[in-house]
Amino acid sequence: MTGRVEPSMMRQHLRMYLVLGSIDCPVDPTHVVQEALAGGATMIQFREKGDDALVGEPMIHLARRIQHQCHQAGVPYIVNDDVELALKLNADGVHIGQDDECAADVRKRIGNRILGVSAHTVEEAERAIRHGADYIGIGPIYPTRSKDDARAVQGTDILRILRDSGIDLPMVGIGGITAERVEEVLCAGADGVAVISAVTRAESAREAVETIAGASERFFLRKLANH
Ligand SMILES: Cc1ncc(COP(=O)(O)OP(=O)(O)O)c(N)n1
Ligand SMILES: Cc1nc(C(=O)O)sc1CCOP(=O)(O)O
Ligand SMILES: [Mg+2]
Repeated sequence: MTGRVEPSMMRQHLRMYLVLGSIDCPVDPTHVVQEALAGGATMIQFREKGDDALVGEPMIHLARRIQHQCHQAGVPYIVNDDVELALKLNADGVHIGQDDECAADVRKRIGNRILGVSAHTVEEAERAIRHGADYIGIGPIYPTRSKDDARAVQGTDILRILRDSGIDLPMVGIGGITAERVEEVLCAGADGVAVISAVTRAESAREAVETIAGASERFFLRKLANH
């Protein structure tokens, strides 16, 4: 990557952002990824977390396989939390939260790679911007069963509050998002949706992604037509 990702390109990457690790998937995660990419996933985050999560070589092996799939599809590959791993693999970016390494330090370490930061308030979002975030992840928008230590449900109001306060950084909603909820999340100001279970636990990950991406596409086409 020669320079920082442009905000307009970042917004495209956030449209249908799949987050996953082995514990989220009832079948081989690489199968879920293959299907999701075929269905039109626009970015993928490797989030290997939880009691039964892979560690050591098996974790690195899975991380590399998913990275290879993303590379073949031309879709950015983001590593959650583990900056060392992201640098070792030469991933396209890192996502960190408020309890992880300081965003400003991560920005220095990763150069122009994509930096995503979780934010729950206007103050956290403003700090993430100062520290060099390329996008912010906002949640949980709805109740989620995929993150044990999730904060209180925020609803879509938080997205509106952030936009009304002047925050223009690319922004993705996360937490309990399903195809039926995509329009509400985008309408409130998000550029896209980040999902785990709606895709990883679907009977067909490909169809789930197609449905979510289709809802998003329709929303943005309507928005364009109304301008
Ligand atoms: C896109 C996106 N948004 C938010 C998060 C959550 O990050 P964090 O608060 O650090 O929690 P963990 O995912 O590390 O448990 C995310 N991963 N991705
Ligand atoms: C990884 C993650 N972060 C969240 C946050 O609120 O920051 S909620 C969440 C889990 C999202 O999974 P699902 O789509 O299955 O609800
Ligand atoms: Mg984290």
